[in-house]
Amino acid sequence: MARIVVALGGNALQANPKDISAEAQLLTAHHTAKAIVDLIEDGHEVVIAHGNGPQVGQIVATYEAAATVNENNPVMPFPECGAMSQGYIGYHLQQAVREEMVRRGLNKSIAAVVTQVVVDKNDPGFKNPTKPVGSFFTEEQAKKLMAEKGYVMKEDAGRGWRRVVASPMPIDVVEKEVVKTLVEAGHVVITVGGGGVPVVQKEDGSLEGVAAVIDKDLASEKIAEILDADELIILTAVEKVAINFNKPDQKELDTMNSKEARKYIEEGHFAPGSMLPKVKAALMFAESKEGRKAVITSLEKAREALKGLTGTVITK
Ligand SMILES: Nc1ncnc2c1ncn2[C@@H]1O[C@H](COP(=O)(O)OP(=O)(O)O)[C@@H](O)[C@H]1O
Ligand SMILES: NC(=O)OP(=O)(O)O
Repeated sequence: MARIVVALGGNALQANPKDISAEAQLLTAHHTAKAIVDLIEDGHEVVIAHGNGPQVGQIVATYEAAATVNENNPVMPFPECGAMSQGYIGYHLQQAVREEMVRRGLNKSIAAVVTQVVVDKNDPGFKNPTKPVGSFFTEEQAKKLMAEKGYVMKEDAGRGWRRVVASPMPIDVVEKEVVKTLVEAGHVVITVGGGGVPVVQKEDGSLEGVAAVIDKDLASEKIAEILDADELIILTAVEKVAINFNKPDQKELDTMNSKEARKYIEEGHFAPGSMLPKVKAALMFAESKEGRKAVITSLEKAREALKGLTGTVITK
């Protein structure tokens, strides 16, 4: 039995990026729940983290649209939208995982914890927005939005243009003791959803939400360290990490030690904003303590990967 933090990629919540309805997300969550409950059934202690890029963008845009209809509808600040995305996604995962556990006769409880993650107000990420949120636009639409709304928008890996926001590094998890207590009591916990709601600590010790979206792979790494997890498993749309990705000489990797990972990062094998943060998070976790390892694989292969049969294993 191992303690595992599972970071869920975008495809675990929205199978078809063109259908971002709640109904489609819940259906996908039920599919995802099967892979998660496989791990619980195998006896592992499972902590679930997930992204929120499309959802938080959708929530922000909805409030912006509402404000144009009636001036009494205030535009909702970004951290509040992040917290709403945790509730929305957490609710779907909670329902789907619970149902799957009941179906398999597993007597366990699950809860999503609204989680705040501390960031540095001077993080360089605030000066250089990189995190894509919300839907995709054409270049023409993006230019119009940039001019009209002052958004920063960038082309996202050949898929279209998206709004980008600051993505500071996670420093600490505010609700860590609550999460630890729940995990140690045997409950399944959903935490650091969307990387956590980013907050800065003020001089008087109070917390203040900031307009940013933390990378969920890096936040998952942080909570995995805090919980002294044995393994960090990062689930995405590919079974293995590759070098020369999408090129004729693409090579899928079974393993990567920290020296190799650093070399591949320097050589530019991992796309920023997609595979790069995953490899960085995996590397950080593997190096954080002797014996810890990280695995990057697909949702469908999670169970096999934990048995060492597939995925890319990152070790010190
Ligand atoms: N070197 C690489 N090896 C494998 N996949 C890569 C690589 N570089 C970029 N990718 C792409 O990155 C994707 C994962 O990033 P993304 O979809 O942004 O993450 P998430 O699953 O967290 O939403 C993979 O599905 C793959 O298409
Ligand atoms: N917060 C975050 O990393 O979200 P995505 O995985 O959806 O980009």
